[in-house]
This record gives sequence, C-alpha cells and structure tokens, in this order.
Amino acid sequence: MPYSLLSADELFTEDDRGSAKQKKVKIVFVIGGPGSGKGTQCKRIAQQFGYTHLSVGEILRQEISSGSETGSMIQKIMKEGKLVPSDVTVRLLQQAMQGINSDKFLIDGFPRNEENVKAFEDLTKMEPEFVLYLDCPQDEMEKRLLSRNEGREDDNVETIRKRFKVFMESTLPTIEYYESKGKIRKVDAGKSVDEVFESIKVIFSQGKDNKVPPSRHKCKCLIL
Ligand SMILES: Nc1ncnc2c1ncn2[C@@H]1O[C@H](COP(=O)(O)OP(=O)(O)O)[C@@H](O)[C@H]1O
Ligand SMILES: Nc1ccn([C@@H]2O[C@H](COP(=O)(O)OP(=O)(O)O)[C@@H](O)[C@H]2O)c(=O)n1
Ligand SMILES: [Mg+2]
Repeated sequence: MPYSLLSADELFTEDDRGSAKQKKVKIVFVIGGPGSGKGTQCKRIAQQFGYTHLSVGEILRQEISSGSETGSMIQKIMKEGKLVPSDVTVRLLQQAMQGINSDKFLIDGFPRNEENVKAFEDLTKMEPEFVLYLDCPQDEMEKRLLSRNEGREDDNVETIRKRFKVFMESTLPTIEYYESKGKIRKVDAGKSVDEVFESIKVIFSQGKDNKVPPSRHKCKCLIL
C-alpha cells in the first residue's frame, strides 16, 4: 500500500507559509555499524549543538510498542537483523519530523541502504548537509552490543552477526554514495566516548551556524 508522504514544502509551519517565509531545515545523518556509538554521540551532539535527535531505530521500536500491524511486521524484521522496507521507515521518520518544530535534525541510524536514500530523496526532496560516519572495528562493536543491556531482542550474538553482514553489504554502499558527493565526515569511533566526541566537535564546529550561544544550550533530545 503506498503511504502518503509530505514534501519539504509541507514541512513548513502555518506561520512560515502565512508570512511567505520558508523554513530552512538542516539535516545531518549519522551512520555507523551496530554498536559504533551512534545513540551515545547523538545525545551529546544534540545537547551541545542544538540539534533535535531522532533515532530511526527508536521510531521503529515505538511503532512496535503501539501494537499496530505495521509494528508486528517491523518486529519480525528487526529480530532477524534485516532492514524494514523504506516506504514504512521514511513515512514514520517524516511523521516524527513534522511533529517537531525544529530547523536542525540529527537523524541517527539512517540511511541503512540505497533504498532508504532513494525513498528519502524522492519523497522529501531534501538532502543531508553532511553525513557523520562512526567507523568502529567489528570486535569492539560486538563487545559493546553484548554489554548494552537495554533488553533489545536483536542484541544477541546470532542477530548481531546478521546485522554486521547487513551493514557491510547494504550500508557501506550508501557511505560510498555520500563520499562521491563529498558529504562524508568520518571519525574513528573505536576510542573512548570522550575521545570520539572531541573529533565530532571539530566537525560540528566547522559550520558557523552550527554554533549555539551558551544561553540556548538546552537538550532537544526527544527520543533518547
Ligand atoms: N566509545 C565508546 N566506548 C565504549 N563503549 C561505548 C562507546 N560508545 C558507546 N558505548 C556503549 O556501547 C553500547 C552501544 O552504543 P550505542 O550508542 O547504543 O551504539 P549504536 O547506537 O551505534 O548501536 C552502549 O552500551 C554504549 O554505552
Ligand atoms: N533506517 C533503519 C534503521 C533501523 N532499522 C531497523 O532497526 C534495527 C535497529 O536499529 P538501531 O539503529 O536502533 O540499531 P543500532 O545500530 O543503534 O544498534 C535495525 O537492525 C533494523 O532492523 C531499519 O530497518 N532501517
Ligand atoms: Mg542506536
């Protein structure tokens, strides 16, 4: 069944439309293997640089919790370490964005494959400002996931190995795609949380408009 998705124009608020002023929405995608530290670092980035953090994995888990039919379909796919069809993922992501009045989104765990990229580009007509890639050795990611303790059904050795395979086969090509557009900002994510954040800070401090005055340093993490 085709889902109805709103375009970039439709992300404008009523006020913006009324005053004929366009709301320029800035998007940063955060990708990396499972356990590379996306969620951990996104919380810090959101707090320090004033972004709204949206975790696509969390959005999908919320749909599972809602008890909907779509949710049970998502649950089966996630348990197997596979990827949810992009029309479903992008629709839920866009609904989440529309419900938040923010001009800076940090989208964690997206895109995961070329289909995700295409669905996002086709349906929103938006592109990320840049893509943060957390590059982490696989043995370190596995160690982290096995001690994450969030009760996730997909954090077991068997599913973790499948998720690594999906990352190599499906997500790495999206990194190459953004590399060819000069949009990849890669950091060594195998270090301590503080060290990784130091490298990330350099990247986010490069754009002048990314700097948030101290009085506006409030956490906008709506999905933690
Ligand atoms: N740099 C790091 N060093 C050690 N442990 C980390 C680091 N970054 C995150 N962790 C821990 O590893 C686990 C996975 O991190 P998380 O941010 O959930 O990764 P992702 O969202 O990429 O799967 C969590 O338990 C987190 O506390
Ligand atoms: N863009 C996305 C993001 C997540 N997912 C699904 O959600 C699962 C968990 O994603 P996540 O981002 O929370 O996982 P981590 O990389 O944070 O461990 C993935 O293994 C996929 O099954 C997806 O299908 N498409
Ligand atoms: Mg995560």
